Amino acid sequence: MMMEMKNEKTQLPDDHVDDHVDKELKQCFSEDNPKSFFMFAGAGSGKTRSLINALSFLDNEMGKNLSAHAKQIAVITYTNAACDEIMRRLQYKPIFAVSTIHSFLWELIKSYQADIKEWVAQSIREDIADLQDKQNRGRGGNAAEKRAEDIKRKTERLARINTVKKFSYNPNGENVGYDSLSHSEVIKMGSEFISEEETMQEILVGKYPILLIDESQDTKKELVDALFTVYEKHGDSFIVGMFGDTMQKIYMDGKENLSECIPRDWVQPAKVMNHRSAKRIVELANVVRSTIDKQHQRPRSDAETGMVRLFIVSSSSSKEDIERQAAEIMAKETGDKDWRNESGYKSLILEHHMAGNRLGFLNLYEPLNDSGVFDTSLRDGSIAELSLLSNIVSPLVEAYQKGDDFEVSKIVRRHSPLLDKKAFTDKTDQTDLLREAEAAVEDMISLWKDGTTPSCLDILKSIQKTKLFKLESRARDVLDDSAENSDDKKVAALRRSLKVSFKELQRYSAYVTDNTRFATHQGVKGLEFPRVMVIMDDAGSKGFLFSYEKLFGAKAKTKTDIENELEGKDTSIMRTTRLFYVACTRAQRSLAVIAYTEDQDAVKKTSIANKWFSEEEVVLL
Ligand SMILES: Nc1ncnc2c1ncn2[C@@H]1O[C@H](COP(=O)(O)OP(=O)(O)OP(=O)(O)O)[C@@H](O)[C@H]1O
Repeated sequence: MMMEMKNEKTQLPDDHVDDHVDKELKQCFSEDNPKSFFMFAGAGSGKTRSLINALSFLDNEMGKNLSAHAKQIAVITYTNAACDEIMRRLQYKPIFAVSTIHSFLWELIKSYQADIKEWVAQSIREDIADLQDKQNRGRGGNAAEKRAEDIKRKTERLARINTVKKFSYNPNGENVGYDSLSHSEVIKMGSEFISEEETMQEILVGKYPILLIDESQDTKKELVDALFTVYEKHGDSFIVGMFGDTMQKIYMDGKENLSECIPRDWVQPAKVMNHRSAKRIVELANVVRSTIDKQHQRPRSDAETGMVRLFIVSSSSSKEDIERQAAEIMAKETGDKDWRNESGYKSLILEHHMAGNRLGFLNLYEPLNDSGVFDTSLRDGSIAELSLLSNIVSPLVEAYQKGDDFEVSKIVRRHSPLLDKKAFTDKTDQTDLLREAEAAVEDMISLWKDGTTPSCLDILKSIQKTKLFKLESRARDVLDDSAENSDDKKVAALRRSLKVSFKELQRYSAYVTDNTRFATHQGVKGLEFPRVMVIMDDAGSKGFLFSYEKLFGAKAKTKTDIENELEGKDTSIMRTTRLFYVACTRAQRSLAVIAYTEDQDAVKKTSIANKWFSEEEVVLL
């Protein structure tokens, strides 16, 4: 999936080598002989382009007819950004329902509140029974304490479920409160309704006779299985089209061995070109891939030669210096001075806290991350208290400091309850209201006196006192002096985190809104950049799912790895190979790989023996 447009090259025969794939896809939509399909192809092969082509074709051929019958073509994308990009390229035509899996499932089920209630209650009961069973059999200690806590929390939620009139759910943010559903509940419930309820299947097929999925190697397995079930029953009136690349499966919740589960009668066209990357990068991608499957791509004949370098560095080195040094070497050797420019290249790290370290927001990030209770909201910056500070307070302070009164007033009018419609209707004297809002802004701004920067907690306290912005009940709990010892783990973690200077919050916010040079290996899926620096740093990461040290021979395989390998299961080395493939194939022109390692010699030996890099391409720093 391509999100950053690059200049289209002049037309060449290479542009059309894979055109037959688009033709085969179009034939799948024939009314007499509809077929489902699985279009899996390597990085940069133009899958997104094929998806858009297929959709434009459908609009031309069937758009009017589908609209007349109130039907739509559904497209499920992996991220909101991908969703926006596809909608934009399809000119926002209402015939398409483009959404993420979460929004898609929620839209489908949200009006069945009674079923939702029954499902949630049943699921909590099962969880409690399961925990109770483990409690009875298990030993004491931390695990038992945690289970007891979980049982208590779930029992409380169960008791309140009956009183819920309407469950709510926000696919793009945090879902706080007992009447809201979690992301995983919506996925599980939605998929179950589809695979088990005949009526839900009829609704799905009736509304969306064609459903296309982008990045389907990472689409939640529950939904993929549910769609196979629907296909079995309704294959003559329901077309499923899957786009993706098994080599780019990097999340654990996608369906394993997806390609082996595809029904035999699905069309499976293959592509050979890589239109994105320079020749040397395509060559690297091909050898990396060869350990997993036999797909081999061809670079464009007009592609640049390109350049790759592997910098092998001891884990104890100063990372900032090393990365600057590597970028300088890249600039010299490629003659491309954008390697000297902070925003000229993208640095791919394995985990967000590594960006926290490099950009300076670790004190804010760590308490939240270590608590283990925030999911994607921490990654995308949608935790309510943080987004208030970054999306509203930060621009307000900036505008004030610049003396931009117009912008200050615009932000306050848009977001402050002091000036909302209700305030104006309740109070007749508008000057009073404006004065009150102005005083509230001054109270907050006074925290920046004498060149100091306040802590995030101080800012929230000022907001609480003046009511300048609306604070959710959780924010009020966070501001309570005993919050650090709260039973609510989110409250305790937020209290610890928000003690930091507001500057850390601003750096975190720049990172999550993609305004820095850093991104994670996982987060850049579908994107492309001219210059890429892939940073491999196991010692600096906390996860155990990936191990570059094992992939590059600096660390031995574990017993579990060997067992998994023998049983034909996915291993951490295979997972890391795929992640490495995804990260390297984002580069269009030049690629710097930095390996922080405990064993520089082993990394060098392995990378040369594997034919990933040549002797001349390896630099020991
Ligand atoms: N037939 C073609 N002719 C010329 N350029 C193409 C063609 N197909 C794709 N491209 C270009 O190649 C790049 C990669 O395409 P795209 O992002 O669609 O690939 P993808 O298969 O979705 O990649 P990935 O799986 O790595 O995300 C884009 O810049 C796109 O404009």
